Amino acid sequence: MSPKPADRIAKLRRQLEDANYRYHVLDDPSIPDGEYDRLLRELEALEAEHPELADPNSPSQRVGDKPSSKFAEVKHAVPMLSLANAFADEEVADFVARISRETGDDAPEFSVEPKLDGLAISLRYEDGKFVRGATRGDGVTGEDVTPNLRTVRAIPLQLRGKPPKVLEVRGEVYMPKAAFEKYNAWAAEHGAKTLANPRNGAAGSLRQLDPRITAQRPLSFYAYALGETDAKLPKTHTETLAWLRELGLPVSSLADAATGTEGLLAYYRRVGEERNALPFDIDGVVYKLNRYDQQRAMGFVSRAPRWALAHKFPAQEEATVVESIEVNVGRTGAVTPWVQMTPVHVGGVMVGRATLHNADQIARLDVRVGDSIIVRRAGDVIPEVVRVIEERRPLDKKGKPLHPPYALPTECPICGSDVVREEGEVVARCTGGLFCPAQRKEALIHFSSRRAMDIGGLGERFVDALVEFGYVETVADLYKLTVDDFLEMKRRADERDGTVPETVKAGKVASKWAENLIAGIDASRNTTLERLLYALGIRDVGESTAKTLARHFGALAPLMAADEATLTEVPDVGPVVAARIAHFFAEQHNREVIAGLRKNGVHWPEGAPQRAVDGPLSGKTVVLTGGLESMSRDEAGARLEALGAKVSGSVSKKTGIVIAGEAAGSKLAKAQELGLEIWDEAKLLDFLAKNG
Ligand SMILES: NC(=O)c1ccc[n+]([C@@H]2O[C@H](COP(=O)([O-])OP(=O)(O)OC[C@H]3O[C@@H](n4cnc5c(N)ncnc54)[C@H](O)[C@@H]3O)[C@@H](O)[C@H]2O)c1
Ligand SMILES: [Zn+2]
Repeated sequence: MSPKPADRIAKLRRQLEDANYRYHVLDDPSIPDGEYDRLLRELEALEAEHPELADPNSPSQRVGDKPSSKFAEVKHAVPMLSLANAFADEEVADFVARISRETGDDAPEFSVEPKLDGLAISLRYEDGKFVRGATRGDGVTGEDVTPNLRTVRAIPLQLRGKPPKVLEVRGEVYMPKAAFEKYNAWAAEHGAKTLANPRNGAAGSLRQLDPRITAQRPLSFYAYALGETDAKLPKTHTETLAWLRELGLPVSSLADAATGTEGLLAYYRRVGEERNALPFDIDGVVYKLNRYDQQRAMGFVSRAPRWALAHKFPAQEEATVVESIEVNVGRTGAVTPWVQMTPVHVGGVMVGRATLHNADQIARLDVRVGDSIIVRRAGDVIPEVVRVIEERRPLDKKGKPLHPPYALPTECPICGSDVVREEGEVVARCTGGLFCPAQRKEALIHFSSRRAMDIGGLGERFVDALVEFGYVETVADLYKLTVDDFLEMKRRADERDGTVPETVKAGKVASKWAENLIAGIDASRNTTLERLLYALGIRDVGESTAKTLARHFGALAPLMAADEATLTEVPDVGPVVAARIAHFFAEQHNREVIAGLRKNGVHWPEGAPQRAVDGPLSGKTVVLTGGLESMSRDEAGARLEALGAKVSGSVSKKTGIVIAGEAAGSKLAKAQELGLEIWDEAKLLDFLAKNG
């Protein structure tokens, strides 16, 4: 039975008040915004159904929370309100329809802006000078945080142009994503408390008693509204934003104008697509009726203007419960922990799994079975566990956690081999190599992928079945398969998965796909050494290293015989990679696989080692120094070598070209001294593009 409305309302009000306090006063929310928004909507709906239970002190009627007594109070001459919000397109259409009806304008124009996820503040300028800044507080009374705001570089201390006598500017202080990530990486390393999200980072940093702490956290600011002023105002909000820009205040370049529901929704979609690429967090867009006379006609309700609407994006963080903690074993044996959780709608889709990355991350988060967690999914990024909601950890009768801390398994769950974590490595690995079926499947998928052996049609499901039913143990076995093997394998896979097609039930055998697959496997026999090397899946041997190795050795036998020292002579191969390559070829079963491939007809042209390439840079020595933005130095080196250059580590009179990236130091200085030819990254890219 559902509770009585009065009880439910009371409970929701308590929960929301508590959440408000933690969010607005302590800057330490316990629940994700999505959950807060749902609770608030439920309360609003119940209150609308039961007007007799209305209360002016209800969280539905109020903005933010009382200012903290840590700071002096500031009374806002013009209150700082909240915004009505919408999630669905229909709510936007209703909003526009209401405005059209009440203003008589059937195509009302709006200022459309990003909804920055930070903290609202009010800046007061007198005769162009910044004199005071305050937080929103409860909308009527805010906190004086003037010294802290002075440390925010985006906030001008002196306005430009012709400022009025009094000007209050409202806007959002926010923490750029990069600054947030940098801070959290630092905090994790130094055992300090990490910030829950950039919004709380901004609020927590700004509301510090010691402005020196604020100064260390790179905050920024965008202006989006006016408070008290004696200036003669333009007729529209868009014009006001342009004027604020002229006065030297930062206004988001995403701000625009749009007309009618269609225009608003188009803006919502456009900004939504850009959301993840923006350097700051936004949680939606804001529509504001553009003409001030129309705004006045629409007026206000208790906590928000009726002429504005916040159209929210799907929440990127949600709360859910850990059902179990599992591990995945990847192609190289990497053991990656992840949680199976009660599925939850986040970032616009339902997700049931989230990654825990590695053992360090588990230790840091202390995630346990049964825990309530916050998961985050931004864009196409794999959902991840952000933190545990500790208050909700299940306890036993004695008040102790019901479940112990989680530890990674010491044995591979797939093959039973030892799981080890190499000295200095973050990742733990199964040592089962090609014996581990998990690695076998991944090895097969990688081997047959387009840039490796390019066997079309051999998707994950077939690889799975081939391994599961024992048709192949290593990649060499692929070349022994027949059409009949494939047909039988598919029949078994269909039976196992309950996906037997009607045609097959009717006794028909479709064999064309199997013939095509065999033809694909057949064609892949004729390959190149670099493809083969890449396809073998040696750790850290990507396409570019495979290519360099192939060129440097010309043939497989000398490469297999090379020791670590010889391998380090190869451009682009450092000691770690050299050790991995040597180790791979020293392993007996890997040699057997290669022999098996050869025996089954896989072949490639071999030739003399190509150590100096003929190309536009032949005979030139090139030195790379400093950091490049678009590629690693190794990669740049490999590409230059492919054009004939000899890449060297030191600058001398004989050096042909010095390529100087970001923060290039003594080598650049020496090159300048010697009067050598010096390229920057742009020039390099241009050259590679013309000759690549
Ligand atoms: N997780 C929690 O426990 C918890 C608790 C309380 C509130 N919240 C979250 O806080 C929000 C509610 O707080 P709210 O009352 O500040 O409402 P709001 O954040 O939804 O909307 C109002 C605010 O939007 C901001 N804003 C950003 N860009 C703007 C623009 N271009 N023009 C105007 N305003 C702009 C301003 O700071 C303004 O105060 C919700 O998102 C809610 O989920 C979460
Ligand atoms: Zn294993």
